[in-house]
Amino acid sequence: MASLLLRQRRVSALGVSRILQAVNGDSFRLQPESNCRTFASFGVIIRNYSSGKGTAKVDFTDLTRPHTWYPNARKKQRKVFLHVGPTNSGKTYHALKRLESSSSGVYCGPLRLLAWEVAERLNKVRVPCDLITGQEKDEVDGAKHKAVTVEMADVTSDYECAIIDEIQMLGCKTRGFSFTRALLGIAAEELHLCGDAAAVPLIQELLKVTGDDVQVRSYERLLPLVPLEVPLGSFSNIRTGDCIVSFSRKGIYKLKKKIETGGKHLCSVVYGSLPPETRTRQATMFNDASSEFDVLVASDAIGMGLNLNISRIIFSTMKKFDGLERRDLTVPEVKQIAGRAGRYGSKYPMGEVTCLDAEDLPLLHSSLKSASPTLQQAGLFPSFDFIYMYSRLQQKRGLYQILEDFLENAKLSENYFFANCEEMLKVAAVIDELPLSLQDKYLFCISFTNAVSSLLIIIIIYELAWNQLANTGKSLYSPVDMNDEISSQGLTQFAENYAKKGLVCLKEIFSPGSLQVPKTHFALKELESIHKVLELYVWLSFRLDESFPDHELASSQKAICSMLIEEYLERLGFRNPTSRKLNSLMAKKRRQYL
Ligand SMILES: Nc1ncnc2c1ncn2[C@@H]1O[C@H](COP(=O)(O)OP(=O)(O)OP(=O)(O)O)[C@@H](O)[C@H]1O
Ligand SMILES: [Mg+2]
Repeated sequence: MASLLLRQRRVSALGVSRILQAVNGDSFRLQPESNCRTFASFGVIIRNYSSGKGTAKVDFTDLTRPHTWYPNARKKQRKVFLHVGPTNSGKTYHALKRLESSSSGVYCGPLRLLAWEVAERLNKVRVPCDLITGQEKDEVDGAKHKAVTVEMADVTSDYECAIIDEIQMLGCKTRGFSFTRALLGIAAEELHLCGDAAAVPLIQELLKVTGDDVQVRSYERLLPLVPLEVPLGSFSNIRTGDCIVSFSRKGIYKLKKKIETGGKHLCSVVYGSLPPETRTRQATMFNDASSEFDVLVASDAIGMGLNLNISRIIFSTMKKFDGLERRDLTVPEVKQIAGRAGRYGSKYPMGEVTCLDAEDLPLLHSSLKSASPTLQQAGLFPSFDFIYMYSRLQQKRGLYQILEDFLENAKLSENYFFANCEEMLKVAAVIDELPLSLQDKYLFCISFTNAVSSLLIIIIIYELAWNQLANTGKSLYSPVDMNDEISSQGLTQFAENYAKKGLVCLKEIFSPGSLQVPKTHFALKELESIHKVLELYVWLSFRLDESFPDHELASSQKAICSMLIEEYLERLGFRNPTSRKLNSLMAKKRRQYL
C-alpha cells in the first residue's frame, strides 16, 4: 500500500494531515521527526492507525467535524455578517459595497449570471475583478477580487472580504454542500452571507464551533410587490416588461410563439440548458430598453438575485416537475421568482405578480404571505482525500462500490445531510467498466449536470485536484448531464478513448463545420447537447491537456454553437425583429465571436 501511495501520488500531504486531524480530533498531530513528508510514510501511518496499531484507529467515514477540514479559515476569527430579508431588499447591495472597499475579496454566487453581474459592476467602479465560473476564466490585470460560482470558491487563499450570496441554498439537496464548504472554508476577515432569514438559526448553529463572531442584519423590501387579484387571462394583455414563467423548455417555446404571433412583442428566453453565454445575452437584451425584445419568457433559472427590468411576473403554472413528480411550487420558490418583479433602480415603481389562470391565484397569494420554513440541515460531501483514504482500506476496487460503501458508512452530525449522489453513482457504474485509475474515474465521474435545473450540480469537491488547481482557477466539475443521451454518449466516448489510447482527438468524435442553424426544436435541443459535449471537452482539456489537445478547436466550435442557437432564437423566432435591428444585433454578436 505504501509503495502504491508513493507511486500514484493520489493524496496530498496536506490532505492526509488534515484528514487525520479531523477524524482524530485536535489532539492528533503529525510528528515532523516521523518523516511524514513522503507519501510512503503516510501510507504506513494510515495502515497503522486504521489497523489499530497506532495510538488511535482512524475512521475515514467520520464526517462529524467538517469545520476542521479547513485549517486556513480556522486560523482566523472571522466576522460573519448575515444580511437577511425578502427579495429586492438590498442585501447583496450592502455586502457588495463592503467588497468594493476591501483590499481583496471574493463574491460567490449560485449562478454564472450573478457572478457575471458582480464582475461587471466591480470592474465598472474600477475595482478590477476576475470572473471565474465552471465554464470560463476572465482575468483582469491587477485584480485582487474575484466573482465566482460557489463551486469555484477557493478555500486555500486569504481574503479581506468574502460574500456568499443566496446562502439559504446550503439546504439544497444537490448543491447545498458547496455552500457549506464555502461557509466553513473561506478564509476571510469578513464573511458576508446574503439570503433568506430561514437560514439564520442553522448558520448560527453551524458556526458555534468555528469561533467566528456572527451578526445578523435585517432588511425590508425596497419597492412594493403587489400580488394581483386578477389573472392575465388573455395573451393580448401581455405588455412590455412582463416576464412569463414556465418550468419546461417546451412550455417556454410555446409561450414565446403565442406572444410573438400576437405581433406586438418579441421575447427573450432564459432557461437552464441554454449555453450560459446565450442566457447572459438574452437577459441583457431584455434589460436593454432600446432592444425590441421587451418581454421575457423564462424558467426558474431567473429565480435568484438577478436584477432584471421586470415589471410583472406571470406564472404560467404553479406546478413543476422536480425529477420525480409534478408538484406545487414551494413557498421559497414562489417568493424567489415573484421577487424578480419591480427591482429597485429599474424604471418600474413597483412589482406586480399574477398567474395565467385564475385557479392558480390562491396558491400564489398564500405562498407570498407565508414565511419560508426554517432550514434544519446543511448539505455535506467529503473531499476526495477522504474517499481515497477509505478506498485504500477496502478490497473492492470499483469506484461505484467504494462510493456506495462510503455513503452507507459515513457518519454525520445532526446539522448535516449527505448530498444526493444518485447521478454520480450512475456515472461511476459506467466508468467502472474502463481500465482507468480511481482518480481518473473520479475525474470523469464529476462530469455531469442535473437535467431539471441544468445548473451545475452534484459536484464532488475534489480537494486533491483543487489543491493542485486552485491557483490556476480551474473548475473541479464538468458540465455534462447524464440524462441527456448525446451528452452522456460524449462523456463515455471521451472516457473510452482516454482509457484505450490516452489521447482524445476531437475530430475523431465530432466533425467541425457540420454545425448549422437549427430549423426545428428537436435540432435546437440537439445543438444545446452538442454545446455541452464541447464544453466537457474544454473542461477536460484544462485538466488533462496532453490527452485532450484540441482545446482551441473545441472552444471555437462551442462559440459557434451558441451563435447558431441565438441566431435561431432571433432570426427564426415567431416574429422577426425589424431587419435593420436584427442585422446590427447579429453583426455585434459576430464581432464578439471573432
Ligand atoms: N441603498 C441603495 N442604493 C441604490 N441602489 C440600491 C440600494 N439598495 C439596493 N439597491 C439596488 O436595488 C436592487 C436590488 O438590491 P439587491 O440586489 O441588493 O437585493 P437583494 O435583497 O439582494 O435581492 P434578492 O433577494 O433578490 O437577491 C439592485 O439593483 C441594487 O443595486
Ligand atoms: Mg441578492
